[in-house]
Amino acid sequence: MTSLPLTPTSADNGQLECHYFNDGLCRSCTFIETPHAQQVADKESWCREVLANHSPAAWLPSVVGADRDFRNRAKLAVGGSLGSVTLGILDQGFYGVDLRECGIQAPQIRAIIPVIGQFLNDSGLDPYDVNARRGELKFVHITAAPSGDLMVRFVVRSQHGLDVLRTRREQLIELAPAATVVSVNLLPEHKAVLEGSREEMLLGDSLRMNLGRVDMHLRPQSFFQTNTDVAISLYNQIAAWVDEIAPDSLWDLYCGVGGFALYCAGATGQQTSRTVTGVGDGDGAVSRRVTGVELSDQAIESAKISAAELGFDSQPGTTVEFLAGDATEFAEANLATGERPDCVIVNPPRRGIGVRLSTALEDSGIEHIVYSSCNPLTLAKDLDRMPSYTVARARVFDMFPHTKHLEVAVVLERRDH
Ligand SMILES: C[S@@+](CC[C@H](N)C(=O)[O-])C[C@H]1O[C@@H](n2cnc3c(N)ncnc32)[C@H](O)[C@@H]1O
Repeated sequence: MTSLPLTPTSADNGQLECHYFNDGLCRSCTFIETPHAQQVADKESWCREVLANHSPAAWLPSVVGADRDFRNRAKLAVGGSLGSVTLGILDQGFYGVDLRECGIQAPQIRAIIPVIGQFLNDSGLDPYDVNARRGELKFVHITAAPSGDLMVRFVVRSQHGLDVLRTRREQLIELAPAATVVSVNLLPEHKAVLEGSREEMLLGDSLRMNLGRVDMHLRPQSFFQTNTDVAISLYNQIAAWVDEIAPDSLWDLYCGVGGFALYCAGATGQQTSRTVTGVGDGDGAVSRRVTGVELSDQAIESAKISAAELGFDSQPGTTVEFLAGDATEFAEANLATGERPDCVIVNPPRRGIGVRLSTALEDSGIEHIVYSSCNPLTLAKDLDRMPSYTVARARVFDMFPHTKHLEVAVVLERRDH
């Protein structure tokens, strides 16, 4: 196992005690009673088992971060009643359970929750009652940047909720100066989802996520890796592998706000100490043609801002470009015209890259693929469909402590390479 330096709360190596878990109020951290090192060992053996048919030539030691304070994003259900709102989850009967002291959240998130709770209590808006289908406040999503800045998003049921929160904007700014991005999301439907499609900004437009040598920008409704320290290590590892491969051209499919693409493009700037020892940190010297593709327009806009700040011209045809679109369609269309990069990074959602993209890559002749997956089961299926590649290296990243989930990254080499 490789431990991250500068993980302030991991020093005691003790188990994380959680009174919500012990009292049976929240069971999200299923494995919290298992020592963290054992959790990681168990995940790694499971992952090795799942990928056994693809026998990676080398398994690198798992990358492990802190066992507490590591989550940069909280999606809190609003429950209770006006004057005594709860912020946490809903129980099986859809009643609110307050989890404001949850130990896996970033300290900045824990610190702001009571302030947001009081703000909502004073707002006159009722928490949404799932059983009665009545009320206004559904969720509060909070994201913490390493700098301490926060993005706070209120998910409400109707225009009324939006109007009330808008009139109370100044009060919020005063109460929570760290909240540099504030928005209201409208979710009118009685559906078990976390947000709707309409987002109204009340303050700022994107949260600067200063991750190591790259500043990324996060807007509402964009994906971001939830464990900042482990994400930095993942980006550095992928960049180190890509530097070894030394491709002139690279695709980053499912690029989100551009983390892999920007790290691999030879980004300039200072390396910070928030990275894992032994995982390459790049020296900013390389220059290669990088194309990031992502479905979310918002994420692509953010990636373009970061690229511009890093001095890359993000216009098509230059060193780093970001395109909004479907990854599979992009790959199929380009490969059909003979456009073939030297290396492809894929980092799909849990469903994996699927039949079409894995088949297109199998038939492509591309020499290297770097696949970062949050679901070894779909990774294994995708690998089954790409028999022309061998797994040269594999590494587990403990992105989601206390749960069964993990991130695993592999380097694939074409057999006739
Ligand atoms: C696991 S996230 C990876 C994001 C990014 N690599 C990062 O490190 O932040 C998967 C991303 O795939 C995007 N996505 C989902 N379906 C897609 C598709 N069909 N084509 C392109 N991107 C897609 C999601 O919006 C999400 O940003």
